[in-house]
Amino acid sequence: MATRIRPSSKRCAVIGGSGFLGRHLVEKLLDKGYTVSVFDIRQSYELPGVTFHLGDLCDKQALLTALQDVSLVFHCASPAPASDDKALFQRVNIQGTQTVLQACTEAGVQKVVLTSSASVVFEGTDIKDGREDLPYAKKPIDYYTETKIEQEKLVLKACDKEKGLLTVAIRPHGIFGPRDPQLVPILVDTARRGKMKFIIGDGSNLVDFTFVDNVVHGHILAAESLRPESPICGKAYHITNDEPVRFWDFMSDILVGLGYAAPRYHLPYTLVYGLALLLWLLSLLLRPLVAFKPTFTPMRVALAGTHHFYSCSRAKQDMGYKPVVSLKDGIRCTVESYPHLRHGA
Ligand SMILES: NC(=O)C1=CN([C@@H]2O[C@H](COP(=O)(O)OP(=O)(O)OC[C@H]3O[C@@H](n4cnc5c(N)ncnc54)[C@H](OP(=O)(O)O)[C@@H]3O)[C@@H](O)[C@H]2O)C=CC1
Ligand SMILES: CC(C)CCC[C@@H](C)[C@H]1CC[C@H]2C3=C(CC[C@]12C)[C@@]1(C)CCC(=O)C[C@@H]1CC3
Repeated sequence: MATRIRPSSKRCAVIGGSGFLGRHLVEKLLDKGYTVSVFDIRQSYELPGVTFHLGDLCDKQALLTALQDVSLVFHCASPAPASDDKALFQRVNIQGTQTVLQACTEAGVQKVVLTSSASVVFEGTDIKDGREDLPYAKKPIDYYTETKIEQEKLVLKACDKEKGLLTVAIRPHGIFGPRDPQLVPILVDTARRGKMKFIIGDGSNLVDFTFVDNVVHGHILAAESLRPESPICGKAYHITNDEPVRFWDFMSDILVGLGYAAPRYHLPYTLVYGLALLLWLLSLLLRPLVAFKPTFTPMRVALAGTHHFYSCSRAKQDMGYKPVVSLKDGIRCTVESYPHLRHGA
């Protein structure tokens, strides 16, 4: 009788491994002795020991080639939230994730760790110390969030001990760190255009920003804890720095660290949110004639003017999670990594 040889548990694939989080994850996995395949729509770097498979995750055949002999899959690919393209989000985050799950089943993958987002419960109003049992947002703030919700549901539902596929979802929040293409570059661009003078609201709202190494640590802990008897099977976990910070203090620390002035003047939240909504509608109406992307989108204003911080006590309890880098050290390391974005550079 032919026996199927189980692939080594240290052989994994990172879907989205060319991206910001994906590359940090790949680097840590290599440090820890894993053999890594990257599946991504693009190749952004080369590293000894990493095999790249280029393709769209909606293409099952392309995925199957990359998943040969792989026992563990990290799925951290998504279109960027700023793209605001409903059809693209639906195709990649929903249909694409279904394809990833089918390919994993066919290829005999045993574990899938999804990068979800804490935003799946965020509706634009305050969340303080939110736990994983909060209901999914009924009115998600954008298409990105809407499809991240469906994606997480699909992955958690696919957890099936009988069939030998175990799944877990990691929900990070506000990831930052070296090579991040969003937070710091957008912030600096806004400052360079003279638009970072204002604080939206009274500036007291607390938010989670999570250093990328902590997010990576949470993913690897989840993968290594994922066994049939483990309580984490089919569940979602918040992974944060566990140090909520005032949104505007965090922005100011980054700006000042890079040589820019911190925002000082206050504007009422409802006024800015209303204006952002108006601009967004205008950009939609004018899209056939002129393409403009407002900096202060309703989503960004909501994130900048409300409390949104999450408890990671479930991750502490079930998988022994503890942040490995403090917020202060994470900010220092991030600021040092962007010499080209310094004021006057
Ligand atoms: N950044 C943050 O603050 C947070 C991020 N997350 C989640 O973390 C994950 C990683 O985010 P991040 O690293 O910031 O994002 P990136 O955009 O840096 O990385 C995502 C990668 O996936 C690729 N990709 C997109 N579409 C496809 C596709 N159809 N097939 C194959 N690859 C594809 C992207 O390519 P390309 O660049 O060409 O599109 C990119 O290389 C995402 O799932 C995101 O939702 C969750 C919470 C917070
Ligand atoms: C112009 C300023 C008011 C704001 C500049 C910083 C913002 C670009 C970022 C502040 C919070 C960030 C954030 C995300 C993207 C970048 C910010 C809006 C996410 C939407 C990324 C994807 C997620 O899953 C949730 C994140 C929440 C925080």
